[in-house]
Amino acid sequence: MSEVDFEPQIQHHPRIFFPNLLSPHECTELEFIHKCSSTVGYRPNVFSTTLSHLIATNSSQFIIPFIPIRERLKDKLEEFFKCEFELFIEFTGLISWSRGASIGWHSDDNRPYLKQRHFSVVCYLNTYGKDFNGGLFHFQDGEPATIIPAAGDVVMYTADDRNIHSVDEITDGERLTLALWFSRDGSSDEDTKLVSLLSQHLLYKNIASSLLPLPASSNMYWFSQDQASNDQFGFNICWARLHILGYDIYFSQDTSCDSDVSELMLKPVHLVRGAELLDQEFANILHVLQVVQFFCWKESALQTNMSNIDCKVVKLSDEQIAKINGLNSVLLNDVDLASRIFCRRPSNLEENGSIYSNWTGIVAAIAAWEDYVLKLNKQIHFQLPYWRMQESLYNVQLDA
Ligand SMILES: O=C(O)CCC(=O)C(=O)O
Ligand SMILES: [Fe+2]
Repeated sequence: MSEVDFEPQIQHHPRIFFPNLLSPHECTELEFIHKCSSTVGYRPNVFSTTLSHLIATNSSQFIIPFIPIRERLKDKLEEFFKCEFELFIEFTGLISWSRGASIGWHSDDNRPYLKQRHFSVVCYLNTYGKDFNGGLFHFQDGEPATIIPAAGDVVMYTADDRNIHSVDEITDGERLTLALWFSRDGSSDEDTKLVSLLSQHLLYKNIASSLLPLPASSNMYWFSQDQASNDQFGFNICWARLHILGYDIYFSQDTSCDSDVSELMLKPVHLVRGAELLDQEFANILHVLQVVQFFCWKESALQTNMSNIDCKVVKLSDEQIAKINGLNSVLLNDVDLASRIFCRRPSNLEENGSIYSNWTGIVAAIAAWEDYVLKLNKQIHFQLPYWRMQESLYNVQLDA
């Protein structure tokens, strides 16, 4: 689909479609952030990552990649709808829909508490037919009638009933979007709240001490088919994401299956694959998840130049394996459900059979992840004083 001139119908159905507004790198970077940060979402089989959640879990640096994208989207939206300098971002979030998720006909301002939403922007971060099936977007009236999600494409529309839309049920895979709502009302500006949260979280931290993520309360990561009923059958999202990629978790400290899950999530862990344990301690499950997802994101780049990487791997005892299985039976007690929700698609490297040592890749990823978060962290510490002055998140340009 190309950028089409919808001028004749613009009053009836004010909307615009932009192909390739986000680069492939931007899409995969946001996918990485979501896969190591998401919590259970607001609808069945939906997961979300909000900017305030990133701050609350000591991962504020992951806000940096959103900044230029938000600015570009706001510029395009204001230009197209001729409301330059009039809009505020009310919400920014990464949202993934797994098998079974769908939404019927609705407008995005259809509740009294959503009336401040004036414009919707949906950025597709992955692709129909490749990453998931189902999940087509339809407008009830007008053109384009259907949008087939493809990574990088963006649709913008007014949030009112001139743009009633729906999304078909996802039948397989994970459909990922970056969703934003914009408001004309300055009191709904999420930046004011985000700057205040960032100030509280970052003010007393130095750059190096704030690299490690801190998990939120464990119920935010507990997925069950019937979310409302506090179902015991389901899984912890972090455990499940690692398990789907072929990894398990081992607690070096004394822990039992009866331990409180929120406490467990704060404990140091080792990464396990099959009967092998990597002799490197991670601060907690979120830390290890960030490294493993970073490895998945950068897989091919990390495979080069790894011959001199030293990694110590230990063979697990039967007792240790039993301990891992015991915890899995609590935290991942519905493995089939986890596989249906986070189905894994083989990476290019595995398809080509060229992945020669998984552990060396992971060890390379530990150092590369640290460089990456340190770089983002420096940027956020540099920009925050400017953001505080403007009460707005923006790309601070250094004068030459
Ligand atoms: O993901 C999409 O394509 C649209 C989602 C949607 O309609 C909503 O969240 O209100
Ligand atoms: Fe919607």
